[in-house]
Amino acid sequence: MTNDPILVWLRRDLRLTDHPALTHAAQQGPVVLAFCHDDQDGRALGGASRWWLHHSLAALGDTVTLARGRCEAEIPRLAEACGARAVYWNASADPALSATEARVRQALKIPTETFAGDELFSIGAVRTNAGTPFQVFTPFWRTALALPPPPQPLPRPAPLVLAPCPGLPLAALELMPKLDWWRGMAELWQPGEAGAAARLADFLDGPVETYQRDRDLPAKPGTSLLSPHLAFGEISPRQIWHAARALPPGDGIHTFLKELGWREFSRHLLARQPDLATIPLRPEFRAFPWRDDPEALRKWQMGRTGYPIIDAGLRQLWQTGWMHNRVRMIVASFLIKDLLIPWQAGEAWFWDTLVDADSANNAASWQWVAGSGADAAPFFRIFNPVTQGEKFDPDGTYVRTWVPELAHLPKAFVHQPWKMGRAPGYPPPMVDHALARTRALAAFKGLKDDPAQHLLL
Ligand SMILES: Cc1cc2nc3c(=O)[nH]c(=O)nc-3n(C[C@H](O)[C@H](O)[C@H](O)COP(=O)(O)OP(=O)(O)OC[C@H]3O[C@@H](n4cnc5c(N)ncnc54)[C@H](O)[C@@H]3O)c2cc1C
Repeated sequence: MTNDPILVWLRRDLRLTDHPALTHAAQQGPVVLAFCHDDQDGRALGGASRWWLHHSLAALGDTVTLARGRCEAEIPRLAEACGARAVYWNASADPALSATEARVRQALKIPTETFAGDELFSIGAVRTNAGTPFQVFTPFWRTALALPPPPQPLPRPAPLVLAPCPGLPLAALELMPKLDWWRGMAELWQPGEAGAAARLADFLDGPVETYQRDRDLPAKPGTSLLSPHLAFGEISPRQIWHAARALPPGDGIHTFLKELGWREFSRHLLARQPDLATIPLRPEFRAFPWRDDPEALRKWQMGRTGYPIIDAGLRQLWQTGWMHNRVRMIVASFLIKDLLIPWQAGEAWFWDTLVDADSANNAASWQWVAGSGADAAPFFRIFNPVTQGEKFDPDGTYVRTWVPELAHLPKAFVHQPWKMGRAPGYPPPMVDHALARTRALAAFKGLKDDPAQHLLL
């Protein structure tokens, strides 16, 4: 038995509870917990994610030793500096992160061990009878639910003996934006494991009961708001799963767990298709007649399209780093189908501005809305921004919250202010939805003649 520590390399799993690599290391003696900030470790983080990461690392405080630079240089350097005898980590589902992990393993001269802990069902375990990956969510989830249930979460290791290791101060990672556009985010979020646990407890204490009914209403606090905590691994899906399953069963819990299933599905897709954020899974979409229109893209990004539900969503995103799922679908459909701007441009904007930016969920969801992805049903659906607003924000509360220029409008006009004449300070619609819809359908029809119909999975 040696007293040399094991270095536990934190990835997108910034937590101490239900952390298999940490638990196994702590059972054997002292541990050094290390995090390396490397812009080339997978896709470089967007601005909102960098803000989140800064605060998530701050929440870990002195527990974690920080480094900055290429992981394959920094992790071996730290391991040597602290006299580590092995390096453990939880393996990432994202192939871009796994590639870094392979390089680190190769650079290390001491043993390494990896663990699984960030999915409910291990990647590759959910397969068709023919052993192939699923391309459609419903059978994927049905098959997953027939597997042995996800293991119970591991408790936080006790005792946890941390060995000293020299690292950088948090400020040296330079994650915080230079301008203070993050104030709205700071009001809404508490990054870190404690914030994640509090969100889960709040959600399971009330909103989950009506989740089935309220999850589509953006003005209501009807969803869990766990997504950024999951994106940074401050809470594991297994913790959420078992906490929810411990409650009396109901529609709310059933639907909520199914949403976690979509997270799993996206991760399984990304593991199969590392280029999910850029390459359409349906090859015929490569020939789609996209428009190059930077000015229209800018109006959309700034929430100045003239369609209230769209502008409300994009402003909610800008101010809080988060957008309600229903509205994400509506704004994505508008960019892709009304403006004919490539879905990759929207994906990139979300990547930069979402605190929950997630390489699997973001790419898979954008492809789903575009109709170019897996399970793209209903195929090439075009959302009407007015009727969607009227249906899911019936009294206009959501629009009034995020678009103050429309706060005084009566309910009958809040989703179509142009019918009242112009609302001061608010733009007219940038496109006529009916015309845009016809144009999009014509563009889509042109694709259908293409014989290549198989998914790139
Ligand atoms: C265009 C578009 C882009 C998106 N980009 C992201 C992204 O970058 N990161 C991200 O986490 N989610 C993304 N989503 C999925 C979804 O909008 C968010 O997960 C959800 O709004 C987060 O809020 P919540 O935690 O309150 O969700 P809840 O409704 O409470 O759901 C619980 C958890 O289930 C998962 N989940 C819920 N819906 C989905 C879904 N449709 N696909 C995959 N997982 C889901 C999330 O991890 C979420 O935290 C995107 C959706 C669309 C339409």
